[in-house]
Amino acid sequence: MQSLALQESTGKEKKTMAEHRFWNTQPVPKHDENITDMGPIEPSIPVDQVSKELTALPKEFEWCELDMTIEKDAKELYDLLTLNYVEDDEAQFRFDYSVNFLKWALQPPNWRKDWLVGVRVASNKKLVAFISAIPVQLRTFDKSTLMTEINFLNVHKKLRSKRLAPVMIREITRRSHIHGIFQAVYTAGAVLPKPVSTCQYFHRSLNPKKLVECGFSRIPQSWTLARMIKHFKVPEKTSIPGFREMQQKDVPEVLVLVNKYLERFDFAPQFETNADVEHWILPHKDVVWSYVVEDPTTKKITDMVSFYSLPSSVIGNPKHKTLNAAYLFYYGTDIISKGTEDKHEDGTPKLLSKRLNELVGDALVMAKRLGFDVMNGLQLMDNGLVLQQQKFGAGDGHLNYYLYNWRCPDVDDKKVGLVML
Ligand SMILES: CCCCCCCCCCCCCC(=O)SCCNC(=O)CCNC(=O)[C@H](O)C(C)(C)COP(=O)(O)OP(=O)(O)OC[C@H]1O[C@@H](n2cnc3c(N)ncnc32)[C@H](O)[C@@H]1OP(=O)(O)O
Repeated sequence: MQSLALQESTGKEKKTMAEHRFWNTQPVPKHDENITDMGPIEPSIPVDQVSKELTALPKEFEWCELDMTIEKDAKELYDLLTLNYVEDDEAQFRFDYSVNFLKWALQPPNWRKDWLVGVRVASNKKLVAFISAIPVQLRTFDKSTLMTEINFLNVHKKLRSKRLAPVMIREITRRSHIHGIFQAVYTAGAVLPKPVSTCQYFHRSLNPKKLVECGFSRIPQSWTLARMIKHFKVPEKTSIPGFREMQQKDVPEVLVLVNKYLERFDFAPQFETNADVEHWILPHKDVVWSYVVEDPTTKKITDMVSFYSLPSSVIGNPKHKTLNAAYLFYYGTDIISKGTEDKHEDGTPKLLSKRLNELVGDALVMAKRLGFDVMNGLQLMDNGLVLQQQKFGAGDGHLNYYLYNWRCPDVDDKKVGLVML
């Protein structure tokens, strides 16, 4: 299957360190470094010594901040990204984050307007580049650090390869330092020095006919489309008793459930307050969908599963304009408290595997009902326990996870618990 391999697949040749004119100068590990300890690469500087000067831009451009509470700003960012953001290697698909999605992604608790940084053409004020930061409390192994999560780096297609990206990165670094944050986390399809983990994309077809017509999937050899449709059919109804949409009243229980679940991983965010869960997990219309299992007897919330909507524009297809993709997001189950020691011969924990398959199976039922064409997921968290059984197929994309100014041993993909948008 095709996939939106963020910008490049990891199979591409990587540059040598000397060829990384910019990354060579930054506090990140070298490609060949084997890291066994954890901590900052360079020391923090006193906040009052951080430069107050904007990073220098070529004179035809100027810095701006985007205020996502203002419709005009949100729409301008949408317009930049929808035409210029991440495409797959063959330029068949391009991410098409909706305005509401961008508002959600960029305004979590403690968001800052000065971390939503744009570049405009000085003469006509056209928005031509963007980079964002939001705060995240990230645990790597046993250390938890307040970092910035960097995303949505984009330079207009006409301004590529002019070394604007390093300027954007320097400026967002300065703006992070100003607020006393000296570490960051980011993901990219591009191979940069040096991934802390790499996760493969997987895709679960929900609308095989459309995926084939879009060139996203192919009919397997010796199969017919009819056979493919039958193969990917999902049940009409969910299977778990007590499975229902998450509501406001569930927030405190979901906070405990999801944090407990994330303890299983070596690279995971910590949801600190109810407000975090209310923002990231409680359903937001047309953006994120979340379901809980309420035990019919005890009324306790025992499980949670969520996915978000990230459509892609289908480029130059006569029949379809948009591919409606859902992405598997956070989940959690209290089954882990009942033990994960009882294992199948291949080592998969029986109870956990069974429960996650039920949960993701029910999420697929909901996604199909909502009109999604495909459910995408990464080989991270415990997704490996469900991908095969739920008929996900391996894609050709990979996503690399990176840390800035934080030495950290490599993290196995199954130990990654951070899902970035
Ligand atoms: C403490 C706080 C720290 C905060 C900062 C933490 C770091 C955050 C880092 C950012 C995390 C972003 C996370 C996301 O949003 S990942 C999504 C990135 N966006 C896209 O893929 C959208 C489509 N592409 C574009 O808009 C442009 O091609 C971009 C903007 C990506 C590069 O523009 P352009 O193509 O016109 O190139 P240039 O001439 O200006 O610059 C060339 C230099 O840029 C290095 N490059 C290329 N791609 C990336 C990339 N994805 N991350 C980091 N660096 C990248 C490249 O290796 C080279 O450096 P070096 O190899 O010579 O050394």
